[in-house]
Amino acid sequence: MAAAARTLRIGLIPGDGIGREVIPAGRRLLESLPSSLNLKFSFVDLDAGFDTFKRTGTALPDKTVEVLKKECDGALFGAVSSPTTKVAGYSSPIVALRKKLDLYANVRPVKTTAGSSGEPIDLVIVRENTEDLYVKEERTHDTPEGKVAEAIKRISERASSRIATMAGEIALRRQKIRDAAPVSTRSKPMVTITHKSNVLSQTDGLFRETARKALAAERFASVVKEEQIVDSMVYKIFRQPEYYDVIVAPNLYGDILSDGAAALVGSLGLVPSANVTDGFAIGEPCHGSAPDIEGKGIANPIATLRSVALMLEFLGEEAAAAKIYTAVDANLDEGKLLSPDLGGKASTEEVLNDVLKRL
Ligand SMILES: NC(=O)c1ccc[n+]([C@@H]2O[C@H](COP(=O)([O-])OP(=O)(O)OC[C@H]3O[C@@H](n4cnc5c(N)ncnc54)[C@H](O)[C@@H]3O)[C@@H](O)[C@H]2O)c1
Ligand SMILES: O=C(O)CC[C@H](C(=O)O)[C@@H](O)C(=O)O
Repeated sequence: MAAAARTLRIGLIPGDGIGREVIPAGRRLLESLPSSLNLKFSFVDLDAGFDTFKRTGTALPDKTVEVLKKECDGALFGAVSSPTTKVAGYSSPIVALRKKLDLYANVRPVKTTAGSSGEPIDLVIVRENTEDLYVKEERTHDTPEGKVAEAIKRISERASSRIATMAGEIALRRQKIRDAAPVSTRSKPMVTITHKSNVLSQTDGLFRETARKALAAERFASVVKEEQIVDSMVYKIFRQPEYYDVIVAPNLYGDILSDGAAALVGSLGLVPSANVTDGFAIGEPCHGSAPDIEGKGIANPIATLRSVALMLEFLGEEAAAAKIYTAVDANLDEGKLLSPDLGGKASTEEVLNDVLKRL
């Protein structure tokens, strides 16, 4: 008798701007996976974002959090249009969600395809996702010389240790995959701890020391450990991106490094992420709501399609993830149906259909 299909319930949170154009593409991808994978999906539409805030007075309704916690196996998040000037009562829903669900790791692979020219890039940024300056404890006070604003940068042993452990585990998993390939591109896994403890000796110092200790565990004996100050890492990541394997970073450096690394592979529209905690993951493209192209139907859906794959990987569905990666890479390597950010003319829909055809 055939094994019963696994059914996964997926929360869909499009958010604002092009989030509303790429999340439906993610849903169609899940609905189009071959039946041989023995996977079924049910979906629940959930609200969050600036439009939700304007409509309801809250950017992250309690219902969204409750449904994710109680009903869902995983979720997809598009993007939100967080204003750059303070709006009373608004707070970034994705930042809040990461904390409320304790999605402590933000995993961001940046990779070229086999058909790309130049040295292959295959690195992953493992970004701490709950603290650092993202605790958002800011205040402003008046002084005789004018206003002064300050923010707390919180780094804890607990968060630094678990993110470094996650980075070590990802490094081991990646090496296992490389070793199984016909030609392995790297003989040993490597984790680079990034920090600025030359200046911030207490906060980034604690991150570096704690990450170092976590990676000293016996099970990471085969992992090469390195440390690098974040500014020189930016330089080296632009000069020699092929050098890196896994980078573990405090929250803000990880955010900035991942957008920078996206430039190396051609577009923000290509880079996925997964917000991860034990047994649960939210796939989220690294890009934002892209107001400059919103509503034009030309957003590149590939970051979202890869985020679907990454979510599935963290939910234990590696075979489904592999199918998606292969189909996306084939679309990119053929290069006939590319969206405008990659120099093509294809719409979101055309890119999606081309990927679906290749599944
Ligand atoms: N996870 C999130 O919700 C998230 C992430 C980043 C930014 N934001 C928010 O997004 C808003 C806009 O921010 P921004 O303009 O600085 O960054 P952005 O990532 O939205 O856009 C930067 C540039 O990349 C392009 N781009 C991004 N995604 C693309 C895609 N899929 N296809 C083609 N081109 C793409 C845009 O057109 C733009 O030129 C802000 O309000 C910010 O707060 C949200
Ligand atoms: O604009 C927002 O509400 C959040 C942006 C968000 C972040 O983590 O800072 C985004 O830059 C990201 O990389 O997920």
